[in-house]
Amino acid sequence: MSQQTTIRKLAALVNTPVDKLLEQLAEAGMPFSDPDQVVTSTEKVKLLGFLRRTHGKDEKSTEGGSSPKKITLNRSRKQELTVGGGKSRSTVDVVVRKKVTLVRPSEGSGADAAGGDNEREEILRKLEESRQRNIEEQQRLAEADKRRAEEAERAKREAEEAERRKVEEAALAAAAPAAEPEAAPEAAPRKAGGHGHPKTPASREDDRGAGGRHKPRGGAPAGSDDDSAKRFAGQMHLSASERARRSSSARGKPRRRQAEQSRTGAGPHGFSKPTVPVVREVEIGDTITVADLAQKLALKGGEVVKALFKMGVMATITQSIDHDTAVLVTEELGHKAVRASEDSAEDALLAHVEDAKGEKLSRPPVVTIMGHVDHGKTSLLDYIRRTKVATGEAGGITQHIGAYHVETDKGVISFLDTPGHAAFSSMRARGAKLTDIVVLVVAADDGVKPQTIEAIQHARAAGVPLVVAINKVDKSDADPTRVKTELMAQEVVAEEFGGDIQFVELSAKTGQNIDALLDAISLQAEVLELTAIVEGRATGVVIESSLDKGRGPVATVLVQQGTLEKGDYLVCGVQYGRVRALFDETGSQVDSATPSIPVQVLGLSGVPDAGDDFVVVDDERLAKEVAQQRDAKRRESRLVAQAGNRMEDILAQMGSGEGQQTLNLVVKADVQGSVQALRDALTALSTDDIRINVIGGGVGGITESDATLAATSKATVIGFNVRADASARKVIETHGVDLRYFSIIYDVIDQVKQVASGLLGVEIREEIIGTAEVRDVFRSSKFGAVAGCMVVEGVVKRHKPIRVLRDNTVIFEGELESLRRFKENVDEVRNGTECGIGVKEYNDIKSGDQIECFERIEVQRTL
Ligand SMILES: Nc1nc2c(ncn2[C@@H]2O[C@H](COP(=O)(O)OP(=O)(O)OP(=O)(O)O)[C@@H](O)[C@H]2O)c(=O)[nH]1
Repeated sequence: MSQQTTIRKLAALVNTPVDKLLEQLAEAGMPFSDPDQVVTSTEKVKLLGFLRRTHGKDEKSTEGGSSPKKITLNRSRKQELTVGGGKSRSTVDVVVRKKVTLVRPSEGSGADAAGGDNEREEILRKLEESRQRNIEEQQRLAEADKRRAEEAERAKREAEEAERRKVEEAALAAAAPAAEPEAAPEAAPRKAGGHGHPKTPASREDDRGAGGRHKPRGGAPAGSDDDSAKRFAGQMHLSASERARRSSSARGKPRRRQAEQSRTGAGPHGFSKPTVPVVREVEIGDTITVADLAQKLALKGGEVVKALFKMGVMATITQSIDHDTAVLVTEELGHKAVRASEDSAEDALLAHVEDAKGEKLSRPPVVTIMGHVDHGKTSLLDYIRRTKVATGEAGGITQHIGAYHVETDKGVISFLDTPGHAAFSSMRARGAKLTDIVVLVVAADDGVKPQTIEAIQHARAAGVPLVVAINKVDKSDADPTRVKTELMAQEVVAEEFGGDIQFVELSAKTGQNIDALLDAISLQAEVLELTAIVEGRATGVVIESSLDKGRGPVATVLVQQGTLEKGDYLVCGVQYGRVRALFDETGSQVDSATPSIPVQVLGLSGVPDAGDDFVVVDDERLAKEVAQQRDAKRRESRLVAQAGNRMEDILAQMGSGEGQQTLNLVVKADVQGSVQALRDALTALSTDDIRINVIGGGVGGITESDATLAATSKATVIGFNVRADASARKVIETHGVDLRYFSIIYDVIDQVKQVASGLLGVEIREEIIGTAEVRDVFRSSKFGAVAGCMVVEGVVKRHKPIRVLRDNTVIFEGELESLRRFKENVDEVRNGTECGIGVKEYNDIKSGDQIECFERIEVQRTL
């Protein structure tokens, strides 16, 4: 790679044997011993001067330093060129001869040049010759490269063509085994046309031999447009005449082609070394794992890791890197990066969904019940379900599937069956998106409470109208008017007070006025004029999901548009599948579900998340593609996020001494909705001091794998309505894993707060327990300065630390040496009492100073 001229190179350039050049250099006063030593330009000029002188042509001032004449020597540079990709990647040394710039002697240089400096002329001539030789050599090499590339290309085309022809012939043979070859010139190509006709072992054998052994049949269809179009499929750049030419040459001169192939060695299976580096164009999305990028670049993962490392990015093969880093490293590796046409499958899906056009018909309202704890949400939902859901089959019991629908005289109403609670705010916020109407339950005996207000805010934010249910009116201390007044303060104004909100006074216990509530909901729905397209492919949202031991993944979905039918293919979040069966809330099988009707779906590839959209698509392929693409994306973002967390941890620890502590949790629950709600609520408890990190979890019982995860990461396991199995219990016992069972969300939050408080440890706080004012100062031979003080606040105690303040500024911190009252040593002196205070190792105390006595106490930190 050296760009410097060695003696050997110089000798080659000036066409002089190395020995002779060494000799000449020695004579010129530059003794070199090694032909690989570097000759500097000054030395070259010196040599030139010497040569001239020895030939009687003295050169003035060459060695004087003003050097009016310059000679630029030709330089050759060796470069490493990386060719090929993947395993065939290799490095080739290429000698690049740099363009020679000969600086001719200027006109003004006069006599010397004009004097016919033969020697110099000779050197220049030789240099020129050498340059010419180099140029020619380079041209020759370039031409050879070009020829090789063309031959490789031609061989490739011919091999493809031969293969195609083989398939055609195989098809021909299959179609007309008894016929003469000439008898089916039309039929054969059509049969073979592009459908991946299965190859017989014989045809495969033929394919292998296509490079040299294959001879086209004389009777093969010639000249037909159809045929030529197929054979040159994918070669759109060829003109009709080119196709004809190639077509005839392909058939007419098989022998020459054979000969040519064997000569170049570039048959379909011959190796032709790429002559230029392959620049790959890779599509990169928001994130990509190092492994995926390496695969796209046809490189080994390690090479990409190395390149990243050189750029200062530490990443392992499995780690994800962001778009910008990926682009940089791709370019660094000599390839081209393009923005991935994100969500190509997703786009196809969108186009698919947008297709749905049809008549909009009126649809039932979807209702969510919200309200403060214990105000009767569950009781109300239960009462309506119990009394209004048509049980279908005799003896059928209603199931909790996350939603149900009731049929009233005024129409159908669907209820989302998610109990409302602060911890469910994430679900509720999502619920509100699905929801057309919110029924706000307020207990008549309790009135408006914080979560009542929160529910109002949620409904407002989602632009969903309210119907207020004043519950528990059966109770003696019920006061509906108070509720109405309190709600007015929240701008929820009843019709009777001039507002537009319907209020129903009811009892979820006795069922009083429940019908009136259903009427009010129907009326509100009428006002909203809710419509949806009923015909066509269904779309909607997942309300609830779980993994059923016998039935596999089960998702309750709410259809929003179209009709969901048994046998439909659907994408559901990152899952996909074909609807194997549909069940309603009574557990009966149904064939379809129309807008606003909740239904349980069986047949998905996995458990989707509550809140995921679902879309029915035409075919399984698209469903699978979209689901997989989404899954990959989700995984990648998760990996990036995880990497970020690790960094944050490190940074936090570096920055703030002890650093932010982490409480790891594994959260398992019976339904996906609870997992999500818990995850959100618990993570939200994080503060600057502690990070609540839900490291794992999901739907179902606590397994051995959950327990092991918890053990290795010192996590607390939260089991919400689920229990640990025997093997998990064993791991939990062995490793002393902290396992806690819950059935009320609120308790989980409370306990996690406690656990976190424990983890936060204690904080040392200072508490001032008393202050004394210095009135006078006495000198004692035993104690030094003793301050005559009056305790003005609290109590001053011996053995406690003190501070001396002057003008409210601390001037000394130390200990009490003596505390006396009337020459008596005392342990403490209270407010309003005089005393003498001796401060250890401090004698500068003055009248007017303050002595502050304090103690250090340990306080349990809380969130
Ligand atoms: N007397 C009377 N009691 C009721 C009525 N509705 C509910 N309750 C009682 O109130 C208590 C709480 O009712 P829930 O339905 O569990 O209340 P919730 O709002 O769902 O409570 P969380 O699920 O904890 O948020 C229960 O003991 C019910 O029996 C009612 O109309 N009258």
